[in-house]
Amino acid sequence: MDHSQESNVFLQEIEHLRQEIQRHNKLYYVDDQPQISDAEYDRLMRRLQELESLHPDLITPDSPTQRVGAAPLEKFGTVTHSIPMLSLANAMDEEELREFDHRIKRTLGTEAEIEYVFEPKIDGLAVEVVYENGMLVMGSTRGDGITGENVTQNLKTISSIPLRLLTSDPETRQSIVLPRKIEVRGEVYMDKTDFLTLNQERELTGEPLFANPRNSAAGSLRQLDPSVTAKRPLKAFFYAIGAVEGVNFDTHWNMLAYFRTLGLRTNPLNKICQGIEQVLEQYQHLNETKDSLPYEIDGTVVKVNSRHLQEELGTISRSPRWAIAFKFPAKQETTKILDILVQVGRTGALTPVAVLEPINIRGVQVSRATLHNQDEIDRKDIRIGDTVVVQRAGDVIPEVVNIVESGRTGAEKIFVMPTRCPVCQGEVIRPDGEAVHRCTNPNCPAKQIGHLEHFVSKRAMNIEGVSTKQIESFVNNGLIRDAADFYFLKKEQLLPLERMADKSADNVMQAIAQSKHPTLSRFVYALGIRHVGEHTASMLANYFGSLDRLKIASEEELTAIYEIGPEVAKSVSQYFSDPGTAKLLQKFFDGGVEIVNPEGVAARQHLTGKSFVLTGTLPSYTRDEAKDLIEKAGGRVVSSVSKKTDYVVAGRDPGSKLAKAQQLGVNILNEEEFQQLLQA
Ligand SMILES: NC(=O)c1ccc[n+]([C@@H]2O[C@H](COP(=O)([O-])OP(=O)(O)OC[C@H]3O[C@@H](n4cnc5c(N)ncnc54)[C@H](O)[C@@H]3O)[C@@H](O)[C@H]2O)c1
Ligand SMILES: [Zn+2]
Repeated sequence: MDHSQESNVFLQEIEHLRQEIQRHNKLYYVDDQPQISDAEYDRLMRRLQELESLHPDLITPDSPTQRVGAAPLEKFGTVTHSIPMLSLANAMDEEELREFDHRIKRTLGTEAEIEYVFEPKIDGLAVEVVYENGMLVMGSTRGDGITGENVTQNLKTISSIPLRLLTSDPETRQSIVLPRKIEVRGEVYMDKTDFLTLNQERELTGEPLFANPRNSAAGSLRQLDPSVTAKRPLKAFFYAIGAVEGVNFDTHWNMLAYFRTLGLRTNPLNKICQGIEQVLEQYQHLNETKDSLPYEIDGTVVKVNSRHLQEELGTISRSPRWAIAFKFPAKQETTKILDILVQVGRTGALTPVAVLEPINIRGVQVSRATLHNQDEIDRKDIRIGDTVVVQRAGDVIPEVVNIVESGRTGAEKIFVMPTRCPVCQGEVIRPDGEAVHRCTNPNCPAKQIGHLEHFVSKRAMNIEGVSTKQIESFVNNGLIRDAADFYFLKKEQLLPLERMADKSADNVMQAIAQSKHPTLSRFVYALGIRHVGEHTASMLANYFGSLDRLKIASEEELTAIYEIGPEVAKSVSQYFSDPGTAKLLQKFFDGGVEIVNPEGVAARQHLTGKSFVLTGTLPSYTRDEAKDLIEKAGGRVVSSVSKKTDYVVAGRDPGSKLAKAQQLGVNILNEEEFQQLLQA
């Protein structure tokens, strides 16, 4: 291949990448409906950058690498930014971040540590708000960086964007020097819970769902009718400046402080760091605690603090040289659905599961993702063979977020729920008003196995090390028909089973023996009564104190208990009035199961009615242990802090819950105080 042929091949790939990126830019920035994951997009962009750096002669001014965002929509009216709103270069890993630091030192000709400001990278959309003599006169989106959309009226509906700047400090009453004109820049975003609620509402009205909080913030702000925006719970943080007249700042940090004086919200997690190592520490810390923030962040932004040095470093085509986005590993990836299977759970519910071409998300190999139910599949129009965006967030099971329409070939197959249970061939129905399909066969082995799995699980009877495979083998070999059969198993019966060595048989027998003395709440939870989760089980145990009393409780008596709804009451009373239940319970006792009252402090129930929120790591207890202690003493653990919360137990590296508690004046306990309370 001669030189011109070779560059022809490059040119073709470059052209193709540019077209693809431009198409996705429009979907993302203009339509607020991205089709591919950010990670996939970033790969396209990086490949284009790589090719262009090999062939700088092929770079054109309209290449997406040279530009920001996408052109604004005319229908909003456009605003030309007096100083362009740039994007940020990004570092994918530690090495690239260190390289950023080296580059800065090299450019500045210094070996001294650089002072940085470290900020969370809010996943929203960038806006600029102009104040003249303290009054909000104009607001716009970033657009293509040069011109943005005029969304002044929409921005005015956001309560964290003041209509007028403060003219005196509310506490000291000292007056504030107002700039004649100031263009402040920041991020408009939506809290995670508000995003979920909004999507739920849209689902009811049949509107297309937003893929993530960023798109829902962008879609909500970019409305032609500001009264629609007004109904959306948008917020803003400010972090940058455009043109300004009449004030000066020596550092970025002081500028942020000045923003607050003016009444402009800045992020409370912003930090000053001496040198890049401190930045890395902050990054690790934020990466570990980010899930507890009310809003989504997709990484961090690192900025040189000195405004003088910022100027010296300057900008390149689409980003400043003095700042970089250091992103977190992506939680969404693009892959393909190879097949859709149906799993049958403990309650007989059929769950469709996508079998995926394996992908790595945040260091974990993902090959399955839940599709929830038929409605979800229909709404997202998911078919076998589709290219899809898959998300794995926190401990949540991976799920399919949306399909990539451009990946369609026409060969995709539509999925429909089977009418027969894939496990037992029993009839499948979809009860009125429910989204799930269920197997109606009461003796469905899937239900039984699911039920037994629940029974042995850690927070139920905690029969350690008994796996699903073993349960299946016990059931298939007729050793176990119900949960009480565990207590009649003999080692000799286990030995002939496949993959059951002498040692493993011993382990199983020992684990079963050790589970014979559960607390009442564990036992009730382990029974797997419909609608009785762990928390309800512990409430029932606390209230009745013994199985004998709980057994005979009437539906009315149950309903009268605080927090027990009619559905739960009905389910509990039905369960215990079933003659089969009486037999099963007797069988447990015959097998040697004995319910014990929790010893010591716990039996006193002195924390009944008190609610606790746990945050951070405690030196001496795991989350589960702390929860157990609280519940044994009658208290309950809830997940979020409100005015009604009685105590927040805060360990090392607490999340935003601590700040919230401080704000609301909730009692905060450290480990020692927590222990004192338990023993009080
Ligand atoms: N999935 C898709 O199809 C698709 C398409 C286009 C863009 N994208 C995503 O958008 C990214 C590119 O977008 P971009 O040009 O806006 O760059 P960016 O999001 O990587 O970084 C720049 C932006 O970060 C935001 N930001 C948040 N907190 C900030 C802070 N504290 N200080 C400064 N800025 C802060 C601002 O909006 C700023 O414009 C891509 O990397 C990709 O993740 C995805
Ligand atoms: Zn079945």
